[in-house]
This record gives sequence, structure tokens and C-alpha cells, in this order.
Amino acid sequence: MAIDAVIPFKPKNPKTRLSCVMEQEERETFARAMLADVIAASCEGGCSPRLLCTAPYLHPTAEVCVDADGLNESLNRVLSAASSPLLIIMGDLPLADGAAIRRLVSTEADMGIVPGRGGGTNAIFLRHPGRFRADYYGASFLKHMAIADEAGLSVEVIDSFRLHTDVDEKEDLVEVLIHGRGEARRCLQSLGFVLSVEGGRVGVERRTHKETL
Ligand SMILES: Nc1nc2c(ncn2[C@@H]2O[C@H](COP(=O)(O)OP(=O)(O)OP(=O)(O)O)[C@@H](O)[C@H]2O)c(=O)[nH]1
Ligand SMILES: C[C@H](OP(=O)(O)O)C(=O)O
Repeated sequence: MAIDAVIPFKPKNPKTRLSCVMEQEERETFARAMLADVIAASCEGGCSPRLLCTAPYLHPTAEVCVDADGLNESLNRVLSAASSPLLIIMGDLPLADGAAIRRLVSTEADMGIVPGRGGGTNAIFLRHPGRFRADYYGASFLKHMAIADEAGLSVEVIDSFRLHTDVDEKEDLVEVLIHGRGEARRCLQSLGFVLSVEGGRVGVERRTHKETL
């Protein structure tokens, strides 16, 4: 049976750390494009996507649950109610692919975890969701490792470039333009983002926008 992949998603005013290069409506479009890539990867990886949204959101195939509460509160409700293995995967991983997800959910450990850039947590696979609780924000990778340890769960830290790359800041857009293969990359291109090299460092610039980086 397919493993449920819970994907937290904030459709309204998301990705505020990209405000320096995108207006709110553009951030909403880009967040939806990244989500589409994560949903496609989850399906390819043999999982069944379930969106956990802060506001009503329509999707043609994925199941949608609306919970306006904070990320940890809503996820912890899902974890306590779950009776079978569960994947939590963030909606801002546009490089995710089926092979990486399959690798994560194939772990023999009680928990498989993929750290995010800068201390966060991008994906957690739990064989026994009721024994774990989520504590996102800040150095959540370290907090999640400590929670697993306290609960006596065996853990495998999965080394995956495609699942490790979350998109929070303008610099992260470089990775999407170089390595993206889906909606998020197309969305950035349609918004006018292109790679630029200045002083030997690769960045992005926006052809249709006043601000560049
Ligand atoms: N269900 C739910 N999802 C959330 C919430 N906050 C963020 N998310 C989602 O969780 C994932 C990771 O969140 P962040 O990287 O903090 O994204 P964000 O809040 O849109 O970005 P910033 O405004 O830049 O912090 C993304 O898929 C978000 O859409 C929340 O309160 N509830
Ligand atoms: C939700 C948060 O995301 P970040 O802000 O680190 O991308 C985390 O992974 O704890």
C-alpha cells in the first residue's frame, strides 16, 4: 500500500524571504509550482500525497486537509492520529525526485530524516508516527534527532542532494535554475530569472525586474 506523504503547505503569502525578488502573487505562484514538483516526486516515489494546508486549496489529485493552526500543532495532530508509516515532506523541495523519496521510505530504521540547508528538516519518514513529535523551526534537525533519541527510535540520516535542497532565500534559486527539471524551474524562467556570474560566483538576476542579486 502507498505510504501517505504529508506535505505542509501555506498557500497565502508564502516564502516571505523571497520578497526581495518576488511580489506576493509571484511568491504564491512559485510556491504552488514547487508544491507541484513535490507532489509529482511523491507519486513517483510510491507515496500518496496529502496536503496539510493553512487555508483552503484545490488540487486535482492530492487529498487536502485544512488546518489553520501552526505547523507543529497541525503536524502533531496528524502524527498522533496516524496508524501506519508516514512521510512528512516539505513543499519547498523542487529538486525532489521519485528515486530520492523511494530511498528515504526504504530505510530499515524507525526513522529516516533528511536535513535541510541551515539547520532545518526537509523530510522525515516514520515507521511508527505515534512515537514521534514534530518540532520545526530553528535548528529543527537537531531537535528532531533528540526527540527520536528520547523515544528510542533508530535513525538513518539520508544523504540526498535532491531532498536537502530547500528553497528559502534568493541564493537558493540558483539551484532550481541549474538542477530543476519541473514546474518550479519553468516558473522561475517565466518570471524572468536567469543565472548570472559576477566575480566568479553564480547568482540569479531578473530580467523583467528592477532588483537583481
Ligand atoms: N500546514 C502548514 N504549513 C506551513 C506552515 N508554515 C509553513 N508551511 C509550509 O512548510 C514548508 C516549509 O516552510 P518554510 O520554509 O518556513 O516556508 P514559508 O513559511 O512559506 O517561508 P517564509 O515565509 O520565508 O518563512 C513549506 O511547504 C510551507 O508552505 C504552517 O503554519 N502550516
Ligand atoms: C520549517 C523550517 O524550515 P526552514 O525555515 O529551515 O526552511 C524547518 O525545517 O525547521
